[in-house]
Amino acid sequence: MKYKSSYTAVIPAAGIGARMQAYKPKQYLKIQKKTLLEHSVNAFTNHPLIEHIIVVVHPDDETARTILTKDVHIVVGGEERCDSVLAGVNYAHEQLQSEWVLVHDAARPGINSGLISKLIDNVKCSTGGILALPLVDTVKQISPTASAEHSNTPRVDKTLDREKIWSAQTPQMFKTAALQQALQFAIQHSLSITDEASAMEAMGTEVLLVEGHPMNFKVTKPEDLQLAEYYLAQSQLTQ
Ligand SMILES: Nc1ccn([C@@H]2O[C@H](COP(=O)(O)OP(=O)(O)OP(=O)(O)O)[C@@H](O)[C@H]2O)c(=O)n1
Ligand SMILES: C[C@](O)(CO)[C@H](O)COP(=O)(O)O
Repeated sequence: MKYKSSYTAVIPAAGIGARMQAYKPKQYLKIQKKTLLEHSVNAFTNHPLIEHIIVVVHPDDETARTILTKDVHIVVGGEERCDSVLAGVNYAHEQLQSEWVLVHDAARPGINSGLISKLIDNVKCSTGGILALPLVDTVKQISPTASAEHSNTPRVDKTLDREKIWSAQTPQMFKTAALQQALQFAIQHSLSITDEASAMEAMGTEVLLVEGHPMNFKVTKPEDLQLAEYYLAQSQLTQ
């Protein structure tokens, strides 16, 4: 297949935001007068290397088309995040012939041009990679069995070596065709994959870790909105 373009952003935005407990899916909650989805999309629109943006939406979504510009491609997603990402990746491969995809959660509005460039620069000569953060806390693995006297409270099995553990962020950048194959394989074999890297790891592909930033956290629970507002205000001060 002849590739026409290099870098396409795929933004999964088809979730329902159950943990946010809001009156609408969290990607449509606003900080500084713009939805989380718009903040995420704008970071890619403003990046000179990103040629296409695909936003993956819920089948019942009637909002995306009204708030996004016409040049953003809108695709319908699926039940699980990996189904939604695969729908976007299929479009990037078949309709846009894009060589690379950068998959980024709509729910991470703290992404910016600098972080996107850092990921592309570090990954473009490899099989792919992701933004991620080394952990700062001591990390506990919980025991599979409950405490005899405190059965409702989890207990420690062991302390893990945190030097060996990073927490995954997005964007996650891979060759479009390779990610398509990996996601198809994972879905067909019911593998438990919570990000694109896990699908690539299952194929035995090397995945690079590029240090991200705490401001690029995933808005998940109600209290996260205030933190996202804070980071956004901070980033505007330094622009
Ligand atoms: N079937 C799904 C599920 C999730 N997502 C997207 O994947 C990103 C990360 O997922 P998460 O934070 O878990 O979002 P939700 O699934 O919406 O949240 P929750 O798990 O609390 O319901 C979000 O931008 C979400 O919209 C998606 O496109 N399709
Ligand atoms: C892709 C991701 O944001 C990386 O941290 C995360 O795995 C998504 O997980 P969720 O289960 O959809 O919240």
